[in-house]
Parts: sequence; structure tokens; C-alpha cells
Amino acid sequence: MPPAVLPDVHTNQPHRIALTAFALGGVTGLFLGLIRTVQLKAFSFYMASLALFHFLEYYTTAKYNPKQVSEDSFLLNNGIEYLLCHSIAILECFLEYVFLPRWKTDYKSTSHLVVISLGYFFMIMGQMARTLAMCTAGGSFSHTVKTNRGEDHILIKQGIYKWIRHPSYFGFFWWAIGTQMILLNPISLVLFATVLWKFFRQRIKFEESYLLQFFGREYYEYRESVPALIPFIE
Ligand SMILES: C[S@@+](CC[C@H](N)C(=O)[O-])C[C@H]1O[C@@H](n2cnc3c(N)ncnc32)[C@H](O)[C@@H]1O
Repeated sequence: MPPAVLPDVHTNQPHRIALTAFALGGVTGLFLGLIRTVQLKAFSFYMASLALFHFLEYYTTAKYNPKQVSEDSFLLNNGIEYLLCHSIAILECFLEYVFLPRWKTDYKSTSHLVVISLGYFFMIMGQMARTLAMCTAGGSFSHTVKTNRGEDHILIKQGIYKWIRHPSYFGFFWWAIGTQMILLNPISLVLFATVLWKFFRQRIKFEESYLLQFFGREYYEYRESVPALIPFIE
């Protein structure tokens, strides 16, 4: 690999990367291991999936977009709202488990089964879409929106981008919705859907204004023909 493509060790301090990856792997392993023994299995799956999500953010950036990888690529500092949403979700999950234990663990009810199955489907599909988007976009992907076009920033229209205009946002949105469905968290489901929908609507508008500047008519035509597949976002 030519030196210019190697990750910068100042923004990727090896001991910190190793420790973060170890911690995320530990959380994933711990909660997957607990699934058989705990009653609230969905919570274990949620925690394992949350840790896996953050591990994959760094791993995929390091592998497919090494010039832009940094410790921030774990996306663990994803803003106060993100942290609050997950904290509220965990609190809701435990409060409902304590005060409404039967309702929370009534896995035999058909409505619960439908919500939980859909939730797992959204989570798996969302994670796959997000990771696939990052692999496909490669050097054109960045965790922050670029306001200046880099020299290797090309318009991506192939692979998953042929079917979904913002597949990493689509993936993130449906993955997060899925986590709240498997937890049977009605309050946090509404909270996640509202916060994320507002965030992505704003972000897509901002991002597309720059993509139109970078790629002109080509992006305009792409935007007109490929949907975002996030409800009520054109
Ligand atoms: C966090 S990435 C998200 C990419 C895309 N919105 C998605 O959801 O897969 C943000 C960066 O991707 C770039 N980007 C978004 N769509 C792109 C495309 N189709 N081709 C190339 N770059 C794109 C933007 O310029 C921005 O700097």
C-alpha cells in the first residue's frame, strides 16, 4: 500500500484503537453469551448489536476508506441526542420490565411476535445496508458532510446506490427503529423515529445542496430517479 493511503497514526493511535475495539468486542461477546441465561433476551441482542455497529463503523472505514479513518470513525461521539436516545431506551426497557414484566416478556402474543420479528428484520437489513454503503462508496464516504470536493470524490451510483440514494442513512434509520421494536419500547420507538427523521431530513437537504454543486446535472438526474426510502423524505 503506498504511504499516502496508510491511516495516520496521530489520528489513529494504535493503543487507543486496540482498546476501543477490545471493549466493543468484549461487550458484544458478553451480551451474546448472556442471551441463553437472561429473561430479557432482546436487551442482550440490542447491546451486542450496538457494540457491533460501532465496531463496524471503524472497521469499514479503515478497510474501504483508509485515508479518512480516525478514532472518531467508531462514531462513539455521535452527539448528545444520540447518547440521550439510547440512555432513555435502556431506562424505558428496564422500567417497563420492572413494572410490566409480563407485557415485556410475553413472547407468545401474536402482536409482540410480529413487532419483534419486524424489528429483527429492520435491524439486520439496516446494518447490512449501512455497511454495504460504506464499502461501495469507499473514498467518497465521510462521516461528516464534505463542503469542498476532494480530488478522489466521485459520484457513486452503482451497487446499493443504484436502488437507494442515501443507503447509509437508510440503514442507520431502519437499524435504530428495529432496535426499539425488538425491545418493545413504544416511547423510545416514537422518540427515535422523530429525532432521526428530523436529523436525516435536514442532513440530506444540506448534503444534497453540496452534491449538486460538486456534480451538477448528473447528481440532479440521479436524485430524481433514485428514492431515499426513508418515509416522507423525497
Ligand atoms: C455520511 S456520508 C453519507 C453518504 C450517503 N448520504 C449515504 O447515506 O450513503 C456523507 C458524504 O457522502 C457524500 N455522498 C453522498 N452521496 C454520495 C454519492 N451518491 N456519491 C458520492 N458521494 C456521496 C457526501 O458528499 C458527504 O460528504
